[in-house]
Amino acid sequence: MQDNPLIIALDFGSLNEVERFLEPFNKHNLFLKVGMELFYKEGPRTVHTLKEMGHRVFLDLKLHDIPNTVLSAMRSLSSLGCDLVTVHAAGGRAMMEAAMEGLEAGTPAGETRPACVAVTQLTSTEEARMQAEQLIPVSLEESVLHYAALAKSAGLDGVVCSAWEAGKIMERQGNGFLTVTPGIRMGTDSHQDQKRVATPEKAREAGISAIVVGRPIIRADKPVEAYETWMEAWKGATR
Ligand SMILES: O=C(O)c1cc(=O)[nH]c(=O)n1[C@@H]1O[C@H](COP(=O)(O)O)[C@@H](O)[C@H]1O
Repeated sequence: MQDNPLIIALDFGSLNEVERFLEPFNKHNLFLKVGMELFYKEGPRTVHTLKEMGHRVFLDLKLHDIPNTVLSAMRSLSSLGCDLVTVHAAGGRAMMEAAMEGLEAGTPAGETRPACVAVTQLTSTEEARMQAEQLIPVSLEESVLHYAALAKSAGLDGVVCSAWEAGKIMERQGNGFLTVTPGIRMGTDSHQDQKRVATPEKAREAGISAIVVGRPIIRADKPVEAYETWMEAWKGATR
């Protein structure tokens, strides 16, 4: 993730829709996120198709189960050839260690293990709700920082967080620890269900590893133009 990618969230219901969306992008090498909706419908062939087109793939299934189940699931996922996968940090240290063990075990010889990042607090969560519904008495920032430390201690490569917490995470866990941030919106975009939102410029200033953008690009009238505008805003003059 040295190149600070903008990852497009392919939140579509079928591979046909994805192929239609990608058609006009023929000049671009993209980093694409496959989430639950698409993977549950179309399965592993989604990853194979996108990899054959030359794109990088973030397979975002947010695993959260007992360690043994997560270990086996990650062994299966790492054999698909994706570049990045997710777990929920709330699954705990033993579960995250099991995820890493499964990923190592399932990566074919001579290939690179997918990077693994832990979701801290979803970007659709705000502090009052976290405290009331998850009975976490500390601030949201403290909860995110705690989960980031736990993920690092379990050997993960980074976390999913909002742009608001990313700076402090890197301060504590080092710049090599990945910060992947959804909830990115331009000034005039609707926030929809996102709560901890930042602009691409703020994300860049925070030194974030990668941003994830879905609806503002995939629902745009002209997706390629939208992507190029987003890339300009994200990369700025310095990257
Ligand atoms: O793991 C994720 O990617 C994720 C974590 C999180 O805290 N918030 C979040 O929005 N996401 C994903 O990032 C994407 C954001 O999409 P938009 O809100 O449409 O830009 C969706 O595919 C979400 O599943």
